[in-house]
Amino acid sequence: MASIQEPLLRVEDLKTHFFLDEGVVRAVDGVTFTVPRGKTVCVVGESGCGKSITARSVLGLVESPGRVVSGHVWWNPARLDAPAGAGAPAEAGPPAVRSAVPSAAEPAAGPTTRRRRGRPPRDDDPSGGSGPVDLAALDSRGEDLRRIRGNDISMVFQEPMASLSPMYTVAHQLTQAIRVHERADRQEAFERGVSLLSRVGIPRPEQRMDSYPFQLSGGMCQRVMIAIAIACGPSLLIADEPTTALDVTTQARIIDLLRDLQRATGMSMLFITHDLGVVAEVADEVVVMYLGTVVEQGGVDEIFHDPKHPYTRALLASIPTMGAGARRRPTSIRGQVPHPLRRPKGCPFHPRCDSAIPGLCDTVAPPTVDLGDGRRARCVLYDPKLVAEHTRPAPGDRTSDDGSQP
Ligand SMILES: Nc1ncnc2c1ncn2[C@@H]1O[C@H](COP(=O)(O)OP(=O)(O)OP(=O)(O)O)[C@@H](O)[C@H]1O
Repeated sequence: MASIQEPLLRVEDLKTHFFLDEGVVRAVDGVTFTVPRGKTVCVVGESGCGKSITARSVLGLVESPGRVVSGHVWWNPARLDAPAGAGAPAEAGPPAVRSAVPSAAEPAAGPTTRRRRGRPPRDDDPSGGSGPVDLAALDSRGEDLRRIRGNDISMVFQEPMASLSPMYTVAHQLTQAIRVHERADRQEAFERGVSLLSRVGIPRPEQRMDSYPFQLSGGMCQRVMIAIAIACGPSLLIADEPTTALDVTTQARIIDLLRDLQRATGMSMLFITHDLGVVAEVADEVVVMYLGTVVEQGGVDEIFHDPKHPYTRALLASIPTMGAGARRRPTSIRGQVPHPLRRPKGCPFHPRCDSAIPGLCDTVAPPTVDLGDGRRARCVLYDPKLVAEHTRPAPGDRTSDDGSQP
């Protein structure tokens, strides 16, 4: 990912596990990526690879029996990296911000234990509320995280009908959201609600304010949800499959709307999707996930034109290409995503990988290799030393002149 851009959110070695009677599901297992200011990062992968749980972990919305077990979710991490004299605190390390990772002397927090707090942004905060905060260290039900959720980060979910209450009118739900964030009397909040509905492209917004969700189409409901999400003027909008439940034409309109809003407001987006067509439309940067891990990340053009990881290649090969010159038939990825409790040893993708090296990929956890220009791939193929070590004939092995094994 482009390191020169100012980061707004940095997810660092995040692990979120579900503790079931049958075993532990490592839904998110050491995920690291950055969302730069004003940019859209798409998290993509097949169903069950951990996209939604990553998004929910950022906002402390993971429900029991799941919990963030370690890692960081830095909000405004730039200040952590800023050189002395550039506004960074003088001490080394993440100052005034405490980690979510338990020290050796401190037992890991259990599901019901209150986790330690990072520094919340406050009105009297000298950084103006923009200092680094480890969201993963905040109490998920506490006021500090709620405040960041309400003011700085918003989320739009997959099912707009399910996200809106069927019991209340659009006006009620929208004005409530507005009045949580700003001091406004009923009339002011109503007017602001109308203007937000108009902004998200809802025709006759004043009339729509009186509608109940069941009187609106899926696309309209999603627009209302987006209006609620942007009511606080968030710096980051997390959109979890916001178009999956909609028909293709409505999907395209919602995508256009989100892009327009982003252009107009400068907000960042963390966009969760399994749809590579959507990724191509909205992403600046792409994070490809498989079984709870990031297998590849980089700029959208590089990922689409020069995919490095065999999983990314397989994902791209599985989508139909359009256009006059398109001759290639899409090929589906061989096999299925393994059951989360039966995770393959070594690289989790190796049973489905055409490039897997027997004896290596099925035994060794792949390293994440920095490929330059912000690109990373988690695959042994980019670690020639590791490949050479495992493919070198053992002493005593005899090889004939033509290179074949006896
Ligand atoms: N409440 C839960 N209890 C147990 N396991 C869960 C729970 N929620 C999610 N998981 C597991 O966590 C893993 C990641 O799920 P997640 O919803 O993040 O996948 P996803 O990539 O978003 O898939 P989809 O596109 O289908 O939503 C899956 O194996 C899932 O079964």
